[in-house]
Amino acid sequence: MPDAPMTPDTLLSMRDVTLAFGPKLIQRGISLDIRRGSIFAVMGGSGCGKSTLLKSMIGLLRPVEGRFEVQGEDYWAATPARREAINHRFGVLFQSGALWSSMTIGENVALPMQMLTDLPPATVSRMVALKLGFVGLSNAVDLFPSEISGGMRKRAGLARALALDPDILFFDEPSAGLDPITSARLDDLILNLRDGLGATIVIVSHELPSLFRIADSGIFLDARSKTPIAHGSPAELRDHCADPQVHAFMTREREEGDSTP
Ligand SMILES: Nc1ncnc2c1ncn2[C@@H]1O[C@H](COP(=O)(O)OP(=O)(O)OP(=O)(O)O)[C@@H](O)[C@H]1O
Repeated sequence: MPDAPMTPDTLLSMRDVTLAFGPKLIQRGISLDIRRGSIFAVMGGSGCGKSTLLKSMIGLLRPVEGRFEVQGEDYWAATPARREAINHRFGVLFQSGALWSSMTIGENVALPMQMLTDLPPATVSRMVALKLGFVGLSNAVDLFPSEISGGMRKRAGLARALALDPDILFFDEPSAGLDPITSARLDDLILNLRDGLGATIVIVSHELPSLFRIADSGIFLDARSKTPIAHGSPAELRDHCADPQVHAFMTREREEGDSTP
């Protein structure tokens, strides 16, 4: 897969990417293709570099080697202004939801539109209502983050990530700290984004039930060798990957009582 030519359906791709912080190598030999309108999972044990890979996909970390392309365009060969334009296609939901505590939920969602567009205030208000409606938080527009639950904060973070109508969304551990029902609800929203809006989604997650349910493809990073050791959907990795480490990771939750088929 890694050396196959990019197809017109490929939205994000990496070829032989090496990621490092100064002298500290995190991962090398990363090659991947993310299809438009799919959900791509970044998997692997703690500290293997999942968040670092995500960081490099949103342009916050430049690979020390290799090529990163967005819709066939070499991201790091582009001018800073062009990269900025590409970044506007990205929506990011951080672990905590990362909301401003001194602003209401509505103000939080409005912020990217106020900062990055010239939309008139009435349009911003309408867009805020639309985004909050999409995540089921229409009634929370005037509440502060401290007044709503963790699951609602995640959804508010998602509404803010959707503010600029991104076509590529990045989620770092979206269900961390959520109970299974709230987490399943977030999965429904993520599936709606793919199926209803045609969004392309990259997700870092440890939550196997969620990964099996939503992800179409993915990559498994190994901390020891500092390389990807498997490519495929979570279910493919669970059922067909010969690597014992991958197999153990992907069947872990099942043995603990998960009923995912
Ligand atoms: N800014 C940084 N400078 C130096 N090292 C870093 C930096 N950020 C992360 N690291 C290191 O990079 C390695 C990978 O971290 P990363 O957070 O990407 O892993 P992860 O797979 O997302 O982990 P987890 O599942 O525990 O969240 C770790 O050893 C981490 O300490």
